[in-house]
Amino acid sequence: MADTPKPGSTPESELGSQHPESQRHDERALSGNLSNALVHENSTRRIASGNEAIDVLSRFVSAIEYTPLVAIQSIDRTGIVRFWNSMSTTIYGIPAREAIGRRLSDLLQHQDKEPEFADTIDHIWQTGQAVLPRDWQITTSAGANLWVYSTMFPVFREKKIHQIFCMDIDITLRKREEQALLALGANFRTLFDRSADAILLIEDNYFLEVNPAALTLFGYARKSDLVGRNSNDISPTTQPDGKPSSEKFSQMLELAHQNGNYRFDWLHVNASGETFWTEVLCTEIPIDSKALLYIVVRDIRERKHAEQSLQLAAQVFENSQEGILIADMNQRIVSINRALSDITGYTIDEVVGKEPQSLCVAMRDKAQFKTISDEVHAHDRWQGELWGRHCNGRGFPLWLSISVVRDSHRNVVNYIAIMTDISDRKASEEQMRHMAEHDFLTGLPNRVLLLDRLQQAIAVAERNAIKLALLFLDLDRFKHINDSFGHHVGDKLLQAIAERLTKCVRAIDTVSRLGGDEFVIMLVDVGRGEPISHIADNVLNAVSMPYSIDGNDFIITTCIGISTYPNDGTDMDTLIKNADTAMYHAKGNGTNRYQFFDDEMNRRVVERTLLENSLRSALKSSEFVLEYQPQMDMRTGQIVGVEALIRWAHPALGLMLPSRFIAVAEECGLIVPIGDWVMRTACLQAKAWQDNGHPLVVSVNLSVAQFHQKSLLKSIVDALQQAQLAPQFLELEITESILMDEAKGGIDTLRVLRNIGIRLAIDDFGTGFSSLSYLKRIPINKLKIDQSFVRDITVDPEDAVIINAIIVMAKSLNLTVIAEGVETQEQYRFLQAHGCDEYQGYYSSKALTADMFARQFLQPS
Ligand SMILES: Nc1nc2c(ncn2[C@@H]2O[C@@H]3COP(=O)(O)O[C@H]4[C@@H](O)[C@H](n5cnc6c(=O)[nH]c(N)nc65)O[C@@H]4COP(=O)(O)O[C@H]3[C@H]2O)c(=O)[nH]1
Repeated sequence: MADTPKPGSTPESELGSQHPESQRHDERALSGNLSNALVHENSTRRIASGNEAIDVLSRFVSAIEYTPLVAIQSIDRTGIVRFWNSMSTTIYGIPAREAIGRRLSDLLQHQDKEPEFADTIDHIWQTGQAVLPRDWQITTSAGANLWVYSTMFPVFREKKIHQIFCMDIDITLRKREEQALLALGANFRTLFDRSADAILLIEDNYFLEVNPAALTLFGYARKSDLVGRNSNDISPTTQPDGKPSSEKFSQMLELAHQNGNYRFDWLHVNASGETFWTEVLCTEIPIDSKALLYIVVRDIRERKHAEQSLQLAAQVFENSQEGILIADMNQRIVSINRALSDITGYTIDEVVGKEPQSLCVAMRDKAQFKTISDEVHAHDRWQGELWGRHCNGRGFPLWLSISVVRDSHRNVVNYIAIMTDISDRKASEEQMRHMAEHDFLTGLPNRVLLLDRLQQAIAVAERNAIKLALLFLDLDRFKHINDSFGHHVGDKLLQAIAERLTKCVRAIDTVSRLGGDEFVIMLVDVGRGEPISHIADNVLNAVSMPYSIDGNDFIITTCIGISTYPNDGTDMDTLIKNADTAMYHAKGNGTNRYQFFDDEMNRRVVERTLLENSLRSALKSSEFVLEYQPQMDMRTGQIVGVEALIRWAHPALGLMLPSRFIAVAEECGLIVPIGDWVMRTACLQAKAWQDNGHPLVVSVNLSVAQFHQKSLLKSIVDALQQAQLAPQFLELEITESILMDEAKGGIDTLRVLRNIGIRLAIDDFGTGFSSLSYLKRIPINKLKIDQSFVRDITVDPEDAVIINAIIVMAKSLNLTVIAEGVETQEQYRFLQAHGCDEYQGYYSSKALTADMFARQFLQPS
């Protein structure tokens, strides 16, 4: 007797299209996945995330909601209905919105078995075990009277029973047919032979008779294959609960014996050894004073599979970490799971029957809701980020995936939404973003964020015709603080400066650190507030206030270069470059100052770039030449040496003096190959003059950058060897700054040079910081008094005193003293009178080409 779906229920064929054979295989595979997922919570989270989860749930929800024949309900511990599928509505005649939230006992009465039903439910709550399925006669609150075959099982949440699910199959029709047949006294034999259900007659545990349907079900050809055998022959050794089949089957027969009949699920095995689920109805019939039993066996593989899927789906639904909402075709909430309650703060009672948008603040925005709704209906799914609101008013970011479940006619039957609170993910994304855009040391915006804000600020300024300003700061002598006090003090100083800078500007402005000791301040809309110069003054004052860090007190200053939009540039790169250029000029003029960018600077920058480019090719093109200036003995008036001075015969700009290009060559590193060339050329020239009978010492200037080259010694020795000039005919002019760089091993290098026999002179003496103690430790031969002292020697008494002091000091250290820039007879006489040994200057001669020098000073005597 087949159960016939009630009118209005989903027809078998319709469902068939949702569960074709291939899809059943899929679902079996999925059941496996889900079983694993239930064991491992993390897997559940993974499966329940994104599209895969929504697909799984769509199918399961569809299965739960629209499964044919099976009415599914769930109740909580207080007996209140929490879930009510459409088949429940169909067979009990009570819509979900009326059932959910009410007590199950108010909806369905189990006639005179009410206490027994209550005990059964109670047993599940107590033991956590499912109970054996059985028949119940039910009267509904809607007045219907029916028989159902019921399975009940618990669903757990956090290891505690959370709800009990009941799955009922309507067997009213079959009951009525049975009763009708009995009432009619139908021929039992006919019934036996024609039944679509397998029927086996049992006497003393052995099969006495079997019908054709039983042979088909168990896969035997002849009656004799089964008659005389017992249930052990068509059962596996054990049932799925682990109990031996023989023992358990005897218990079932005993129950049938006690009750008159008994219905139970049983795992059978057919002739091919394949196991399959059956539903067995065992009835005692007294025939010829013998107590025979007949069992009706029905194949319930499909139903069992559906039950297992449903059970898993229910557990996935309940235990998912993601919030799940199911709405009906009218977009009314049918159910929400625990996670969704946790996320939104709403209980299921508060939302069932309402529209889903009541849960999500963003969906209340009509325009946004329409966009999402259109998308859902066009593509059957939508996912994106929205702003949710907890029932307590707290807003939070959420990720929402919506999917449509359709029947075989493409009609919408359900909407499923999976909601994830992404506050944590957002917070960590925000933290990552913050780290990527901020300087780790000071917490200020870094270059990335500065450029981003600058780009936006330029766009706004352009639209509104307003001005911007960029202040490029570079601290004065910060390296000195780092070197002297250590990096930890340097770091704290940068933090303190960052704090002060932030206080100098408005909240809408940006203070950023580009790295090292460079900061950039972006002032927006500068036309309206304080003049930029006032802000720059404030910054200078703030930075230059004393600091006290780790017991060290010091003062530091900064130089600022300022560029403005649109005057000094209309794009980011130009504005930053020009502010940098202006800062560079400010530095060139001293410390603790600011400098606005102007076009003249730009011109100089362009000129410098051109210069640098042509410098690179000048060596190859042999554009450098050396000129020579004599150094004279003051007592004898004889020439004792010569200084080699470089000139650049630029093809376009003419002859250029070193002041135009040496600094550029030093900055771009070209001074090293240029210095090599000077050394080699000067040595060759000195040797040539020596070979002509004029053994002069040639002086060559050595830059700081050259001095710190690892290959310095080698290139000097190579130059001497190449020219075959003895070392004592080469003098190197070094500046006082080299002496100060003791940490870099400068003095060691000087000692090596001196040991080779090369002479050493300190150039521009008096302008640096050399102290007596240094001079005593360094193996130099000569002090060269800077021409700035010589210039005013006869008019400025202070210069006269300094020169005198230098000469006295040099004498006490046994050093030769030479004065440079001697132009007049007065200067010459003063120096001579005060004991200066040698001089160099226009008074004797300007620097001359080698030929002219030889003609004027090296005539054969
Ligand atoms: N007003 C005035 N000036 C006088 C007088 N006598 C000499 N001078 C100038 O004073 C400078 C002396 O050179 P310096 O102090 O070594 O100063 C040099 C030196 O520091 C640097 N320099 C020159 N040649 C080289 C070189 O081959 N290598 C390096 N690294 N630097 C060089 O360029 C600086 C400038 O060189 P120059 O322009 O040739 O200028 C030379 C010279 O022409 C005088 O009586 N009055």
